[in-house]
Amino acid sequence: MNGSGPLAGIRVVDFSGYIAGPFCTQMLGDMGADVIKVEPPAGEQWRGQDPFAPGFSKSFVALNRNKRSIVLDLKSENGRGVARALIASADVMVHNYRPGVPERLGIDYSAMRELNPKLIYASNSAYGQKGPRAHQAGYDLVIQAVSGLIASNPTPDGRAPRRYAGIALIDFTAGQMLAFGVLSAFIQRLRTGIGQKVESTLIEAALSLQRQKLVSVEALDGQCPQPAKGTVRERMRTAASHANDLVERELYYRTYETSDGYVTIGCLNVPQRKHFMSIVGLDDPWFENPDALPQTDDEDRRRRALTSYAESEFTKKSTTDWVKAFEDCGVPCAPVQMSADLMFDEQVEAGGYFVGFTMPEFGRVRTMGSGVSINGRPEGHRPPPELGQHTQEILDELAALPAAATSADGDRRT
Ligand SMILES: CC(C)(COP(=O)(O)OP(=O)(O)OC[C@H]1O[C@@H](n2cnc3c(N)ncnc32)[C@H](O)[C@@H]1OP(=O)(O)O)[C@@H](O)C(=O)NCCC(=O)NCCSC(=O)C(=O)O
Repeated sequence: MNGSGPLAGIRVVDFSGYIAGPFCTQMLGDMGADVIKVEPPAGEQWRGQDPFAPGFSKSFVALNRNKRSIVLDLKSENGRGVARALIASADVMVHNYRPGVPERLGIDYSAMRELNPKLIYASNSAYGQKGPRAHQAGYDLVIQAVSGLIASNPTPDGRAPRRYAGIALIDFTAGQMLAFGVLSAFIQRLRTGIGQKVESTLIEAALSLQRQKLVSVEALDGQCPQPAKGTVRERMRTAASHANDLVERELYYRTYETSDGYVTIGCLNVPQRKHFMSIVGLDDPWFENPDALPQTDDEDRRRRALTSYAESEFTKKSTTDWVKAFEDCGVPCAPVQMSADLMFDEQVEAGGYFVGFTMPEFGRVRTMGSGVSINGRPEGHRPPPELGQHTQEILDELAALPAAATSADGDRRT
C-alpha cells in the first residue's frame, strides 16, 4: 500500500482495462490509494500488445503505475470468492465491462452493495445501462463517430470525416470524469457512511467535449428545435467550406508557416490585434473590428489580400524571431512542436509533469505524471506490476483480515 498522498489508506479494486478505467485508477494510485488491479489469467488486454518493454506495452506502462496486480479467474468459484473478499475490504471498485458482464461474473452493483454497503461502485461503459445501444461495446473512434466529433472535423474537401487528434480523447475524458465521480462519492460517504454507484460513459464524455455546441433553447411548448436538415455528407461539406473560408480570412487566430517551421498566433481582443498589425506590418482599420464589417465581395477580397500579405511576411523570419516579437507584446503565440519534443522541453521540465520509475530488467522509464499538483507532485512512483506480481501478497493480506472486515471507515482518515 502506498504510505503517503491524500488518498493513502483508501483501497481500490480495479477490474478495468484499456484506457478510461486504468487512467481513472492510476490517478487514484498516484495520489496514494492502494490500487489492486485484478487481471484475467492472460493479463489485461493491453498488457502485452505492441511491447515496449518485455511483456509491457507503452499503453500499459502509461496507465498502470502505482498498482498491484492479482490474477483471478472470475469464471471459477475460487476466483470469485477472492474477488468478493477483496471487494468486501475495499472502498472503491472500478470496472469497464460491457453491460451484462458484471452480472455474469457475479460482481454486479446490487450484489456488491449488499456485500459492502460502503463501497463506491464505479463503472465506465460505452453507452450506459439503458437505451437501445446500452448492450454495445465501444472504443474511442467509434464513439467519436456516433457522437458527431469526426463529422465536425472533415477533411478540407469535406469528403471524409476525420478522427480528432489521433489520440483517445474520449477515453481520457471519461477516465477523468470517473475519478471525479469517485472522489465526490467518497466525500459524501465521509458524511453519510454509505457508498454509491458512479457511472461514466464514453458517449457522455464525447458530448461533454462538445458542450459549447450543444446549447439550444426549448420552445415555450417544451419542444426542442429540430436539428438542421441535410445528410451528414451535405452538412460536412458545408462545415469544411466554412472552415476553409475562415482559415483564408482569419489573420490573427491561426498558424503561419515561417522561414524554418510554423508559429501559431492567438489574438482574440482588439489590443492583441493591434499588436499583431504593427508586428506584421499591416495597417488597416478593418482589422480592429473585422466582424462588424459587412461581408461584401470587396471585403472578402481585401481580407484575402491582407491574409496573403501576412502569409508572405511570416516566411521571411524564423519561428523564434516571430515568437519573440509577439511574446514581447504579450500576444499569445507558440512554435508548433512535435509531442515527443515536449518530453525534454524546458517549460514542461519546470512544471515537473513527467515521472520516472525503474522497471526491473528494462531500465528507467519516464512517462507523463498525474496531470495535477496538490501541494507539489507525488513522488516515489512504483512501476506497473508484472502480471500477478502481488497475487500471493494480496491473498495473505486477505487471510489476515478479521472475518467481518469490510471497507474502512471514512472518518478514520479525517
Ligand atoms: C472495452 C470493451 C470494448 C471490450 O470488449 P470485450 O473484449 O468484449 O470485453 P467485455 O467487457 O465484454 O468482457 C469480455 C469477456 O471477458 C470476461 N472476463 C473479464 N475479466 C475476466 C476475468 N478476470 N476472469 C474471467 N473472465 C473475465 C468477461 O466475463 C467477458 O466474457 P463473457 O461474460 O463470456 O462475455 C468493452 O468492455 C466495452 O465496451 N467497455 C466499456 C467502454 C470502454 O471502456 N471501452 C474501452 C475504452 S478504451 C478505448 O476506447 C481505446 O483504447 O481506444
